[in-house]
Amino acid sequence: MNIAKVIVDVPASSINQTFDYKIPEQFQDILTVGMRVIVPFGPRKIMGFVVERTGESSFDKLKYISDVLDLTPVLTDELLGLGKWMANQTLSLYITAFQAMLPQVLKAQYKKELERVTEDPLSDELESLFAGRDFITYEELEGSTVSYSQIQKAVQDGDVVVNYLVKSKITKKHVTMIMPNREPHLLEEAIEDLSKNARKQKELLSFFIDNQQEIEQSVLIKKFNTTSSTIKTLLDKELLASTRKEIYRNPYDDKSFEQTTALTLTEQQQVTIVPIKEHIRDEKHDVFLIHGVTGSGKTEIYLQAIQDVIEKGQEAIVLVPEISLTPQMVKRFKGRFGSNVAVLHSALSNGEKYDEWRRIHRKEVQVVVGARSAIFAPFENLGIIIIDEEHENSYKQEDQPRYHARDVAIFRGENHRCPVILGSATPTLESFARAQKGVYKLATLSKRTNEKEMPKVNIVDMRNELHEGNRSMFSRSLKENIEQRIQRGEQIVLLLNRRGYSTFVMCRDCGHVNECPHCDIALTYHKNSRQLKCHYCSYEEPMPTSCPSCKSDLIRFFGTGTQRIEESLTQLIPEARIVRMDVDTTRRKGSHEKILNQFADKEADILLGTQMIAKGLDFENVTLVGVLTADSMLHLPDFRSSEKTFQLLTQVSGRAGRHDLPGEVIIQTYTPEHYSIELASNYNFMQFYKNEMSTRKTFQYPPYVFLALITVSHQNHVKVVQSAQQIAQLLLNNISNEGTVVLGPTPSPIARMKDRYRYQCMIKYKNEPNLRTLIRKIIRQFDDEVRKNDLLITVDMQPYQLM
Ligand SMILES: Nc1ncnc2c1ncn2[C@@H]1O[C@H](COP(=O)(O)OP(=O)(O)OP(=O)(O)O)[C@@H](O)[C@H]1O
Ligand SMILES: [Zn+2]
Ligand SMILES: [Zn+2]
Repeated sequence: MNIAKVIVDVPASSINQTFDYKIPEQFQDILTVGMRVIVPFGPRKIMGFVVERTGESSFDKLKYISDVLDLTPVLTDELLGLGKWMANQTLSLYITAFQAMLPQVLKAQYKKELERVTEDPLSDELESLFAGRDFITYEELEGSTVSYSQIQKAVQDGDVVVNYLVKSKITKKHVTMIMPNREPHLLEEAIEDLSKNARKQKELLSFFIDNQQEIEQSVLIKKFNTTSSTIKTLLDKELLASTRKEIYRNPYDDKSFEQTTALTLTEQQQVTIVPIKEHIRDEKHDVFLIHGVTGSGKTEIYLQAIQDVIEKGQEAIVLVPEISLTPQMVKRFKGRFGSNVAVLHSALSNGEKYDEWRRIHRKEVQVVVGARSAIFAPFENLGIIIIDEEHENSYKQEDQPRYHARDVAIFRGENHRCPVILGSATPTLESFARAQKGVYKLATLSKRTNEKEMPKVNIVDMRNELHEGNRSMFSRSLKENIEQRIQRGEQIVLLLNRRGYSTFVMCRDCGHVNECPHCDIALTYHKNSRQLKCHYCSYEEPMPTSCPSCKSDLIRFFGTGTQRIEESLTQLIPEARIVRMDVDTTRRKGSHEKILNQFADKEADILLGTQMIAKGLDFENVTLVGVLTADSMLHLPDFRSSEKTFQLLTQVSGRAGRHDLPGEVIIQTYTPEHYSIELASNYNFMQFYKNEMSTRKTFQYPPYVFLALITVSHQNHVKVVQSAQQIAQLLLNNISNEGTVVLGPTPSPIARMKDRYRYQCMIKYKNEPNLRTLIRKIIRQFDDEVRKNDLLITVDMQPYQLM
């Protein structure tokens, strides 16, 4: 078994296979599958993952592995399998899939060092290697007689650790701990022997007579207002001892979370949790969809299910959308499970992320709460996987590997034979349809835990406002209500739904939106050519100068930012204290929390923001939620635009009246009759589901069909068009099923990005078992173009962003 099969770090489809290397003598005992190695590849040395050890190779003249980067595997067998599956599913490279599962620090270039972390004697060889030092470079090990397996054993025993030095910044933090080195009565004797002047020394020794535990040196110095040289004196006398201890950069102060205990579940919660607990107990996989209105206590169900998992000695992954990973959410998990929880999200520094990852890797925690990539947590004994707000788009990665965390969760749930829980007040059509068919198990929570009604929703027709001379972004009713709440000392959440704001064209008089006659999709305004285009079928028409429906000349695309809204709001209601939350105000680390704290402390009356504020927030004093423009998302060139609008309106409405004070919602819109707005205002998910499903059926969109999106881009327009046409033709010639449709090529909605022209082909299919193989084959034909001529082809087997 002296040959390793390695996936090397060369991101090219022609290299997407294992390469065989011989394992040098000194690595034979330590090298296992899932470790990273350095191997010669052509003239260079590059990184790779060992995916198999074997005794034979069909090649002769194998090269040797140059170095082994890990002493314990960074990818478990399960994750290696997952990586291969994911690469196949998403048509990405194995190396890309593997790297997506690891923290950034392990992908970067780094140097290594070995650190001695015990005072106990090591083996003679190790002692002479360290030669009295705490740190040695990895190169010294390589040049010594000490074998790798000796070091590996020392690492496993906890005597030595490997440190990765990223860009010369140490990735771990250490502190010196001081502890007594003698029995208390011997310390007493020592105090007697000290001279009168050694006051500090005496104080320190008496402290340790009462406290036998170790204490951080810096804390000790502060506590006794002493110096490290005083401590050193006692260390030299061997009355005290010291060790260096690694501490994790924990972004959260675990002790600051108030501990909570399980609440008595409501009847609906009880009915929901029973089968989940049974699955945990019986180690049985199934997917549960919890459809629960906002405030119905889904999170409490997660917490109590996790409790069972922890008691069984197993582990839990909880995914929450990035933007709702607010301190409020973290508090609920840390409050219940304390430091047994690791938190992973993008606002952490690379070092912090690495530390949290290592706490998982070393099984020092049983729960991870995190954004999308936390689904790859290297747990080996999973008891449950939970995806909160399962409808959120952020669970889909929009970069290779273009995976959806829901699919990964189900894959891992099957592997570990554990339940997967999807929760949402507004499930995706895909998930709800599966639940209707019995593929997922559906549970419904129709009531809030406090039995309070959902807040009443009033729809304001902005066309009327315009007709009556109000041209501002604020209806009279919204303005009056805001003023009234401010007077009462209550608070307001205002949502400016900004996404895709100026891409479609609308008549401000009648609300008319130009749509494609063949696709039931709003046309996209292309500024350069002043044309309206359908990006599904290439239909186009010139930008009209007057409304085709009512002849008004107030037809236009208009854009408004939160900053401008804030200004006009200040003019309109000068007494209002406003905090604004959008990408501009939350760029700095911690600013997100700061704004929310300000609002929670009632330093502001109004929280004005984009989509970011729609989810997860729970402020007891909020009694009014206003949506400035419910339509802005409705006409995006995306067949999911109605669904997204419904989801957003329902979520944001759920922020009002969550506690004692009753809540109210005002939705401003130019198209009050649109079913997604009307049904969201009645909280009528079922009717929305039915309407939307029938639209999807008529126009053949998911969940009735699957989609695949191929995008081609290049600086040269002609080249893009030609390549895209070739691809479309190859697809058409080779698809096996008559029902499969190839649309395009058409220009992408964003037709030119970073000086590159973009074209796309969309494939709609029900049953096309060889589609992935076919696409891979087609793309391989363009390998040369891609490598030499900078052609870019991306494939998304489950597109959510159609831009
Ligand atoms: N069994 C219970 N008894 C009393 N209060 C409960 C119970 N379960 C949950 N709660 C409380 O009800 C409130 C809403 O619960 P929770 O936040 O879990 O709902 P949710 O469905 O996750 O809401 P959202 O989707 O809006 O985030 C919380 O303040 C929670 O502490
Ligand atoms: Zn009109
Ligand atoms: Zn069209």
